[in-house]
Order: sequence, then C-alpha cells, then structure tokens
Amino acid sequence: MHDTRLLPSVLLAGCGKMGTAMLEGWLSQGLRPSVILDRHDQTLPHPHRHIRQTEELPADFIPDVIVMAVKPQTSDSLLHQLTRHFAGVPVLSLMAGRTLESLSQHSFAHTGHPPAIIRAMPNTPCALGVGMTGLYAGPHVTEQQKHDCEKLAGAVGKTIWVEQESQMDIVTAVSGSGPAYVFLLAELLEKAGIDQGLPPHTARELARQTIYGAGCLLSHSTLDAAELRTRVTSPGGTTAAALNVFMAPDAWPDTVTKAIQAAVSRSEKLAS
Ligand SMILES: NC(=O)C1=CN([C@@H]2O[C@H](COP(=O)(O)OP(=O)(O)OC[C@H]3O[C@@H](n4cnc5c(N)ncnc54)[C@H](O)[C@@H]3O)[C@@H](O)[C@H]2O)C=CC1
Ligand SMILES: O=C(O)[C@@H]1CCC=N1
Repeated sequence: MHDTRLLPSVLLAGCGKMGTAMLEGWLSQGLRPSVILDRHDQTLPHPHRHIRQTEELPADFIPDVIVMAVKPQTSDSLLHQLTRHFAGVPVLSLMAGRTLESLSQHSFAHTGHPPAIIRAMPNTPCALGVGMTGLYAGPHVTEQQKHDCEKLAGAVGKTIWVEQESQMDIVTAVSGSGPAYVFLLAELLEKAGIDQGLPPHTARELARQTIYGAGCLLSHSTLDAAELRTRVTSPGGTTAAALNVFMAPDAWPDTVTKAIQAAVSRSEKLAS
C-alpha cells in the first residue's frame, strides 16, 4: 500500500538545473522511493537511488510517473528506452517546445498503449516551493495520472492548467523563462547603482531586496500590478522620472513584447 502522505514516486530522467530544482522541493516534502537518472553523480538520501544509464534501472522499481527533464534536443532515444521499459506509466514532460505529437513518436508506438503524456512548464523557483508550473494533459491521460502530476508540480509552487497545447509556448515564454528576465533586471539595477556611485555590495543588496520585496507585495496583494506601481509613483517625483524612460513606447512595452514573441517562436521551433 502506498503512503498517501508522500508524493508519487518518480523516475526523474535528467537532474540538471530544472530537475534539481523540482527534486529539492519534492525531497523536502517527502517522496515515495524514486530513481534519478543522470550521467553526473548525485547524492541522494535513502531510499532514493541514482543511476547513470537505463541499463542500471532496478528490477524491482516501477515509478508512478516518468519525469523527462533532459534537453528537448537530446531526449528522443532516452524517451524511447524508458517508455518501452515502463509501458503504461505516464510521462510528465518538462521539455520546452516538445509537443505531444513529437513525444508520442518516441514513446508508446512499440507498446500498443496509447501515450499518456502530460506537459509541464515549471520554473527554477520551484527549488524553494515558490515555482509556477503550467500544465497541459494529452487525450489518453486518466484523472489519477493528472492528479499525480498536479501533486508533483503543486508540491513545489502554484499550478495552472491550459486548455490548448499551443498555449504551452506562451507559458514557457512568460513563466518558464520569466525568472531569467527578473534576474537580468537585478543585474542591471545593481550595475546602475554602482555606476551612480554606490559600493558594489550596497548596490547588490538594494537591487536584490527590492525585487524580493516587490515580488512578495505582488504575491500577497489583490491589487493590479499597475496600481501597486502607481502607489510608488509620486507626481513629479523620482519614480515618474524613471518610468518616463522605461515606459516610452519604444522602451519596455515594445521590448517586452518582442522578447516574449522571440521566446514563443523559439518554443514553437523546438517542436520540430
Ligand atoms: N532551466 C530552466 O529554468 C527550465 C528548464 N526546463 C526544461 O527542463 C529540461 C532540462 O533543462 P535544464 O535542467 O536547464 O538542463 P540541464 O542541462 O541543466 O540538465 C539536463 C540533465 O540531463 C542529463 N542528461 C541528459 N541526457 C542524459 C542521458 N541520456 N542520460 C542521463 N542523463 C542525461 C544531463 O547530465 C543534465 O544533468 C529542458 O527540456 C528544459 O526545456 C523547463 C523549465 C525551466
Ligand atoms: O531556456 C529554455 O529553453 C528553458 C525553458 C524555460 C526555461 N528554460
């Protein structure tokens, strides 16, 4: 009998930046005995096991969910081997851009089972339990399989289901890649503070804590982001002076639109 207080067991294929972020959160919550497959060494608490290649899969192990967290460009042969080995086990694919159609080609074709694939697009704040994961379920997924995948994603942050697969490209561009945009803002704020004459450690502390504090305010407030912005902006004051630069039509509004379009378009290309 499974311990229902624990998260579903996983075969986590790929434990790099994203796989590690999810795994850290899962381990801190309690995970049924799982296997992590990665070429690189991993230190795991008992009873979880690390293997370097599929040939080392323990004979007594059947996961509740196969989690694919390798690069989308290099996943095909691994997916092929794993879905042959674990026929009928659902696949939770974290891979940007890989569509159900392209994943299906490399999965259950040989087993006679229809592919049970759920796509998920998490982000690295999952490591601290404050991630955001968009989810999309394919047609052959049972309610129990959806529930297991949502439990895994929900253990490391918020989850949201999208109704059309094409929307996963937009989720990827907005929240999957999103932390990188915020880290870039932190870098640029820190640099600007130094350029204006602050000591580096002071500029770093100001930039980081400001982004953290603004993120907490957004998370706890029911107000629109625009209203929170307005509450910082005194008429004729310092914020207005900076926002006049940021909000010029060819500045942030245009740049953010173009950047998100570029990410969506890259996600679409990764499908082929
Ligand atoms: N990094 C991020 O913020 C996010 C990444 N993703 C998705 O997660 C996936 C992984 O991305 P990252 O973690 O950034 O990449 P990564 O390169 O850090 O991790 C991939 C891991 O897979 C392992 N690996 C690859 N092929 C293997 C094989 N055949 N056998 C054993 N181990 C193998 C590598 O050793 C590496 O540790 C990608 O598909 C990406 O689209 C999704 C959301 C966010
Ligand atoms: O850059 C990438 O392709 C992955 C997907 C979202 C975040 N990292």
